[in-house]
Amino acid sequence: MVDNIDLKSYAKINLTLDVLAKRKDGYHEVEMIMQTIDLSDKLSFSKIKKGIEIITDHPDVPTDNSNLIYKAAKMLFGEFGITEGIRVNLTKRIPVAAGLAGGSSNAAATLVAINQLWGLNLSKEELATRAANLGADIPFCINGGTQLATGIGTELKILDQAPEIYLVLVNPPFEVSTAEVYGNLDLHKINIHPNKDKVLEGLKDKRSDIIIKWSSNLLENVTLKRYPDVKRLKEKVDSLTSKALMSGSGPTVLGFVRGIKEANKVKNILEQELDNKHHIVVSKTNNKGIEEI
Ligand SMILES: C[C@@](CO)(OP(=O)(O)O)[C@H](O)COP(=O)(O)OP(=O)(O)OC[C@H]1O[C@@H](n2ccc(N)nc2=O)[C@H](O)[C@@H]1O
Ligand SMILES: Nc1ncnc2c1ncn2[C@@H]1O[C@H](COP(=O)(O)OP(=O)(O)O)[C@@H](O)[C@H]1O
Repeated sequence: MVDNIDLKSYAKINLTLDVLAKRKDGYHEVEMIMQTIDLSDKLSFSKIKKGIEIITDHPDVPTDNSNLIYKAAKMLFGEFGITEGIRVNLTKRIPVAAGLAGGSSNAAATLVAINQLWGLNLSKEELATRAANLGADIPFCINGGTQLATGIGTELKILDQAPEIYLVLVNPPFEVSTAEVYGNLDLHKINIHPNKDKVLEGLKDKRSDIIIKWSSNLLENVTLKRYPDVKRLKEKVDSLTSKALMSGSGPTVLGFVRGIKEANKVKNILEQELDNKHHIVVSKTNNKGIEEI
């Protein structure tokens, strides 16, 4: 059995994000079409004698037991009585607390790595069941691609693969808490919900124009109101691209574009018009889950 493994974990966007109801436990029933994109973190895992050590190049990522990597490792070590340890070297490229599921995808990679390094022989479904105990977005990250997420986001159905769609991601220089956004959502005040069936049709017919036209995120109702900077950013990105959309609970805004040329052009304009604390990345949809490098 090998002692080291290097994995890539991909960011996600929400092509649609609908919230149907608030549950008694404070969580919300959602309906989301989730999509991985070509923006990834690199994680190098190695067995060590004991402990869970996290090393990262990103100053905002905690390296203690609040890191989702730590939580994922601790959970599997406990369940399977593993007494050795693990060192994880995280190269962070996915913006943090951005609505792009960076931490969730790192946790998914950790489950995959430990399964492989210690020969636990868990199937992807068995890993996803365990992932749901750590965070709502983590099960999706295991298989990635295009999936419909229901329940609190952990019940998944693999959908027709999205066509290649280019986008420009703009992450402003502040974080938005997912719990705060859900906590400030008043469903009684919302009467327009995303039409996921139209996006499903677009996926079936590989029509990126239809997918883009009907893409929609209900949480914009909360985040754009509470953070006027995100509203202004969305308007700016919208004026330069086919359409702008917020990812997850925000604050990242993405603009759909027709191809790599237009993407780079829009990126250049935004780099000139926004201050350099904004993180601007050209990306595209992909069909990748956790992947060995
Ligand atoms: C909004 C979404 C859309 O993909 O993503 P992000 O913006 O975080 O990337 C997800 O629903 C977020 O998933 P994730 O960030 O994994 O959520 P968790 O860690 O499980 O929960 C953080 C907090 O968000 C709230 N929460 C989360 C999921 C859900 N279905 N209902 C909720 O009310 C709860 O208050 C919870 O305490
Ligand atoms: N491995 C990790 N990478 C990034 N953030 C992490 C990680 N583990 C825990 N966190 C914490 O989780 C929070 C949410 O991060 P992240 O998953 O990047 O965003 P989001 O939930 O918006 O998609 C951050 O505030 C960060 O401090």
